Amino acid sequence: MDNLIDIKGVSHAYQTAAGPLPVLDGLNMAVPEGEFCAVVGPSGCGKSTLTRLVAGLMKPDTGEVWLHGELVKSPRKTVGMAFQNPVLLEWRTILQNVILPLEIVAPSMPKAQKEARAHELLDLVGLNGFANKRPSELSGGMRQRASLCRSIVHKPDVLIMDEPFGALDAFTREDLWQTMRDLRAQEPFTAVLITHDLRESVFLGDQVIVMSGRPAHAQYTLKVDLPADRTIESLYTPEATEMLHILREQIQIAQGRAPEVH
Ligand SMILES: Nc1ncnc2c1ncn2[C@@H]1O[C@H](COP(=O)(O)OP(=O)(O)OP(=O)(O)O)[C@@H](O)[C@H]1O
Repeated sequence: MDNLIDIKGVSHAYQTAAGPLPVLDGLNMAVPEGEFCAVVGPSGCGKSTLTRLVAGLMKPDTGEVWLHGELVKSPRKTVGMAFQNPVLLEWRTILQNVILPLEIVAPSMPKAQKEARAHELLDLVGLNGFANKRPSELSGGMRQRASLCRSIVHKPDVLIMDEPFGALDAFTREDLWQTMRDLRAQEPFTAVLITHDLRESVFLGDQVIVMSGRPAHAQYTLKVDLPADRTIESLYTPEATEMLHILREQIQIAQGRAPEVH
């Protein structure tokens, strides 16, 4: 399988008033086409910086970021992004919000076709019937579902998500994990998910990369050997429990703490 994302020896430091702040140091990471890569790591280790590099929103000091065989040098239209705060536009309906990326990426597409595409996705995430509502009329979980539709409506090469479920309560979050699993089955895409939730990383990831403390490199890669149609119950199997133990141990190492013995 070809790698859709290839990050090769990336190092980066931010210039701050107190001097350079090295954030990434020799980061290597590869995500094959169609794979879901979850990234976990200590707070402030550079996970969001990594998403900006993949989206072409900034360039690394050294090293290379490749996307679909092309060196990333500027912002990419073929990247979909979803964040913790969905930022839907209140003066637009949910349908009009979902269509937004198509207006930018495919301005000549007929309006009816854009709307049909948005309806298709809203159906998939269980939001049919809410297409003509305003964002404020929806719950937080529903807004995040709409935001997911918006981030993949233009069939991006890669979907980058930075803590998209972080603000949701635990049960809504589990619902969204399942929505994401079902979306992937219908609409295969390559994804990078930044998360602080180890269960989320195991439920959604094909691989989980643990970043070290700052300046960060890829400290550990876990292949998630669970079936693609995994359920929340899959997280309670001995295999998943073992994976969660390993990840927890790796996070403790990344935080510079001695791992607890299990
Ligand atoms: N534009 C910037 N200028 C200066 N420093 C920055 C900038 N962006 C981020 N930083 C710093 O770089 C470090 C890494 O930030 P980043 O947001 O990538 O980490 P993170 O792993 O996503 O953090 P968290 O887990 O807390 O969300 C932090 O110390 C942050 O304060």
